[in-house]
Amino acid sequence: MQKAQINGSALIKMLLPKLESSMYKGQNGKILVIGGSKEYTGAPYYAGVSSLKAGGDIAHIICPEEASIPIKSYSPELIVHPCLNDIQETLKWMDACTSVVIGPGLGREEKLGQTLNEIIDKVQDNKQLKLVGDADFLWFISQSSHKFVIQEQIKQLGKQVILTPNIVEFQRFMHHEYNIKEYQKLELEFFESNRNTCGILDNDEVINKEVAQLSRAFNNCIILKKGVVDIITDGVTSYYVATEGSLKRCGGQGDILSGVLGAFVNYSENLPSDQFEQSQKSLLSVVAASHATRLISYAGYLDKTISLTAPDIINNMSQVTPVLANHVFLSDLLDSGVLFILTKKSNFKSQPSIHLFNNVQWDTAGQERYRTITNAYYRGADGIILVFDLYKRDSFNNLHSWLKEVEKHAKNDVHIIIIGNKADKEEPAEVTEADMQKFTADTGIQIYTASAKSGKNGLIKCQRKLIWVEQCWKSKKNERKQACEAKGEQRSHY
Ligand SMILES: NC(=O)C1=CN([C@@H]2O[C@H](COP(=O)(O)OP(=O)(O)OC[C@H]3O[C@@H](n4cnc5c(N)ncnc54)[C@H](O)[C@@H]3O)[C@@H](O)[C@H]2O)[C@@H](O)CC1
Ligand SMILES: Nc1ncnc2c1ncn2[C@@H]1O[C@H](COP(=O)(O)OP(=O)(O)OP(=O)(O)O)[C@@H](O)[C@H]1O
Repeated sequence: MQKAQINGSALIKMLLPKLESSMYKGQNGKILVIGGSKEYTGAPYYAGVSSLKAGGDIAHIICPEEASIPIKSYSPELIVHPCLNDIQETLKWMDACTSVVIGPGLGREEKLGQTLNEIIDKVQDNKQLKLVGDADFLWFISQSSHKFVIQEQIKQLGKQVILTPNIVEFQRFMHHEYNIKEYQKLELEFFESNRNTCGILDNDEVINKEVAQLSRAFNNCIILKKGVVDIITDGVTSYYVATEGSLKRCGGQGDILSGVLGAFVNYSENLPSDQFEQSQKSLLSVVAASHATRLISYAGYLDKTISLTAPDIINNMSQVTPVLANHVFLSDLLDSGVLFILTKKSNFKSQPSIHLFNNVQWDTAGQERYRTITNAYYRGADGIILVFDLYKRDSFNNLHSWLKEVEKHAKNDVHIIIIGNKADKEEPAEVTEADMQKFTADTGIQIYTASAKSGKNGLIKCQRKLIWVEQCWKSKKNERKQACEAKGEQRSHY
């Protein structure tokens, strides 16, 4: 059955901080990741770097001595403290941070139980601090000899805590026989009926019932149960996120999510109070993190398919996260949905933020490679921007092939803008005004020229670019309408 939906991308837009010149380092979050062990050094690294790429300003890692050198060597961005065995030092760094992610790669050594007790106590002292608990931290809560003490501590913290179990970790909290296969079948059915949406979930919905119960058992702490569908609940209100994610289930995707969460929980107060109840803000920042992570993973998957690894997703984030914000901005102009932008690889190098769709190529016969990839994008698109190079005749000729694809796969009412790039160059272009006029006469579609490099016609600065696109969009629509009316054609959409 279809559920009441929310616009996940609009949520991200409201949540992400608006950057201003007056900002200082740390204002958008100082995230502390506690994790890592001799075996697992990747997990805390993935979480820390993801928190930065999701907008956080500073990421600290607290790990044991033996994990610190590898983690430091992965990235100079992370401030690594090899002090997990020194609780006073650990607590000191907690004071310096705005959120804590605990568990990635932590390991399960019994002696860590005591350390965890002290860390959680410290969170209790600072009501502003959010604790994101993942991986081995969940094991300590559900399986270790310290579990009863830790469970009581979690209850004290209530909504300050966000736990992110995958299905195996979730099942460890159950006191009865739990059939993972059966549960996943139900989740898949739900996913099929609600694919690519986020929305509100009943507390007694079969896939949610026990998740909401677990949250209530922990005094309404927030639970994000990861899976085919992500379920986010505080035991009172529940949401689902059925955004398409990566089909390649490579290790580290949970660590990435916990890092994104570590950043996003700091933004919850950015949600406007006239639209959101205070009690919902934390929960919705978790919904946004889940939606964002799945979108980012999906973009990575489209790029790498079976070869996808966690670093591919992380590396993609700096292209996709700003695009998410732009998506939303543009989708406001389009009323709803996500805007997908199609562009040729080389044309928009200086515009990574608008460069989501970057690996489509046409061979010399005008045949599109990676057809299945593009089809997935077309289906979700409310708007499509086609970019060609004014100095490459072939790229202009290919517009007809693009348009055929758009006609075949995209929605009937999709908006289209065509941009001739590199308008900053002085020398005569290969594609002339006359060529473009003829194209417009044939297709009814106006071509705009601009430059991603120089910013000519406002294409370089994000905000100006978007305003520029908005103007084109509006005029474009009018022109299509006029062209149709001139030919005596009537359409429901233009
Ligand atoms: N490069 C790294 O350093 C990485 C370290 N990691 C760390 O590795 C440690 C152990 O994590 P594990 O996730 O292996 O923990 P577990 O020991 O809880 O293992 C879970 C097992 O369940 C299986 N499983 C997961 N989803 C399933 C499903 N839907 N149906 C059936 N089986 C399923 C997995 O294949 C895995 O073997 C954690 O500390 C974690 O943070 C991971 O995060 C992956 C990357
Ligand atoms: N079947 C699926 N389809 C799409 N996305 C999924 C699927 N399962 C999980 N995800 C997404 O992948 C991310 C990580 O979830 P996953 O279950 O892989 O975590 P994990 O097992 O804890 O990961 P890790 O390998 O880091 O320990 C979440 O954002 C989740 O929404």
